[in-house]
Amino acid sequence: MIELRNITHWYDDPARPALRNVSLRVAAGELVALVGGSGSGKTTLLKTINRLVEPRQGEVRINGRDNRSMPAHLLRRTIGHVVQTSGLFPHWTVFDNVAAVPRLLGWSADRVRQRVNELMTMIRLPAQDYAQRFPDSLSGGQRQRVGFARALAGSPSILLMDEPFGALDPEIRDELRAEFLQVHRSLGLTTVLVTHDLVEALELADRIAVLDQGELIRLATPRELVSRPSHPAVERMLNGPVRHARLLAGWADPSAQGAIPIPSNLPGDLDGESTQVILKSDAVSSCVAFSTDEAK
Ligand SMILES: Nc1ncnc2c1ncn2[C@@H]1O[C@H](COP(=O)(O)OP(=O)(O)OP(=O)(O)O)[C@@H](O)[C@H]1O
Repeated sequence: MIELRNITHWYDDPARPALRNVSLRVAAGELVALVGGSGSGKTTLLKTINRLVEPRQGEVRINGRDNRSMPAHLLRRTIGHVVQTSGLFPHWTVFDNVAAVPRLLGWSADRVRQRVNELMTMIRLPAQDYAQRFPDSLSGGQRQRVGFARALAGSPSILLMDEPFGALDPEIRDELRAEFLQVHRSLGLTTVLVTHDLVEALELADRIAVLDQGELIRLATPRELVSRPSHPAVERMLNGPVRHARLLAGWADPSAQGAIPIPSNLPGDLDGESTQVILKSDAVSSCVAFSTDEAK
């Protein structure tokens, strides 16, 4: 469980805080998506969890313990982090990239090999074919899979993800999202996902936290958010892709490129309306990587 308590943070100017008294609790096994406009504080909030940002005020508790109760570099070995920019070490093989945290954790060579093999099977890049390859010989989607494997290598219970699906073409993106959701559930991970893409948040999250100018303005299940925006900024946000989906509901061709079904496991239906969302992602160019901070 992650508890963010009254988090306030500013970088340079106390008069312009990036986060204003944000409190949020993410239950064990839950997936919470952070959404909001550019500069609303999503990445800053995510980084307070693994102490890449130390908030000026407030505290972060992980499984009941203040996240400052252990050195930051040790804390980060217990929290998977998949970041926006490519951070796979280019001169390291896939094996070495995935093995990074287990080695930092001091695992034996046999145990590291076993763990890497297991993860590479999970991401469908069998070790015998891919372990000795270098990142630049992989496709974007394959690199992204390696990024996930790397983030999960130390068996963290918490996963932080910052725009992990943004750079991929729609088909690969949908496939990876579905795979990720399966992994999140089967491993019982507690996940915080930053995304620009509201449809992605609606599709994946148990709850969605909406940030606006550093404030948490709405925390709701996808269904609640869509049916009761309760804030003008949330309404504006929903006037984008979701309204689009409503307009297109009923005649959208489900086989059309970019069309994805809203999963039946959403907590409720969208006011009994749409079963199809036309994906309108404006996500930025990105690929998945492990936090390079770990290797320092
Ligand atoms: N390292 C930094 N130094 C100074 N200001 C920063 C730094 N990082 C972020 N900020 C500022 O803090 C605010 C919140 O930024 P943050 O990156 O958390 O927002 P975001 O919602 O993740 O944005 P985006 O969606 O564009 O990535 C912005 O005003 C940003 O300019």
